[in-house]
Amino acid sequence: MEPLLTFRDLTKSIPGNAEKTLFADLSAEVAPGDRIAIVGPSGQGKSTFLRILALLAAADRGEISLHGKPHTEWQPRDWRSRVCYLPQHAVMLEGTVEYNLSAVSRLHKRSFERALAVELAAKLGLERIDWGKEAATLSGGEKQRIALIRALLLRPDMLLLDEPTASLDSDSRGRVEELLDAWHEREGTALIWITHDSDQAGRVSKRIWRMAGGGIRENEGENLSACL
Ligand SMILES: Nc1ncnc2c1ncn2[C@@H]1O[C@H](COP(=O)(O)OP(=O)(O)OP(=O)(O)O)[C@@H](O)[C@H]1O
Repeated sequence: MEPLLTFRDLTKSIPGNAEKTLFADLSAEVAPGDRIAIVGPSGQGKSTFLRILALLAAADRGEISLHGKPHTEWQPRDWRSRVCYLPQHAVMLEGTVEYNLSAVSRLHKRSFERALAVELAAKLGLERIDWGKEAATLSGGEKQRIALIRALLLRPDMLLLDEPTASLDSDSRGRVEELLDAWHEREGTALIWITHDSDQAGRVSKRIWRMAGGGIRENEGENLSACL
């Protein structure tokens, strides 16, 4: 099967501090529908790594390809509609909940799948949310779930999830895990999921990438970094 995403020799230093390497020479392939959990101590560069995969930050060195085409040959907006990054702290657009949920359709000139948005909101325990409410006034956990629905409506090939359940109670966390599991089965979306919860990593994925010491080790075995 042709890989969905390939990266070769990805290297990144802390922005503004070229001496301090976050990670070096990372190379791996992600197949369509893969599920990968990224774990590791704070400050290792996990978020930076996902932002690079989403073309929201630039690597110092290395190449990334999507569907066999190098990132330099993609329009960033097209890339990001296929590889969608969900930040740790959800960013809401100015406007209502409905305005936020329909943003994807406006941006990508598609029709707004309202029924799907309603279905996903119910599955995430947001059935009573007021769609006319200013999104900025939602709680952190509500914003996180609205941002997830907004990303799913995009129907990306790959979702890059940066601690998507960090602001949630255990009931909502379970709902997010169940929804993403069902979505993965239904849509075949590849998921790369940062978590600090090793039990969650084991639940959501068989591939676990541990990021530490400038490299990534897969399932405590193979090192994705050639030179470390
Ligand atoms: N734009 C930036 N400017 C300066 N430093 C940055 C920038 N982005 C990230 N860093 C630094 O790079 C390091 C890695 O940050 P990153 O958020 O990628 O780590 P992380 O492994 O995701 O951490 P956590 O688990 O705490 O979320 C940190 O020391 C951070 O302060």
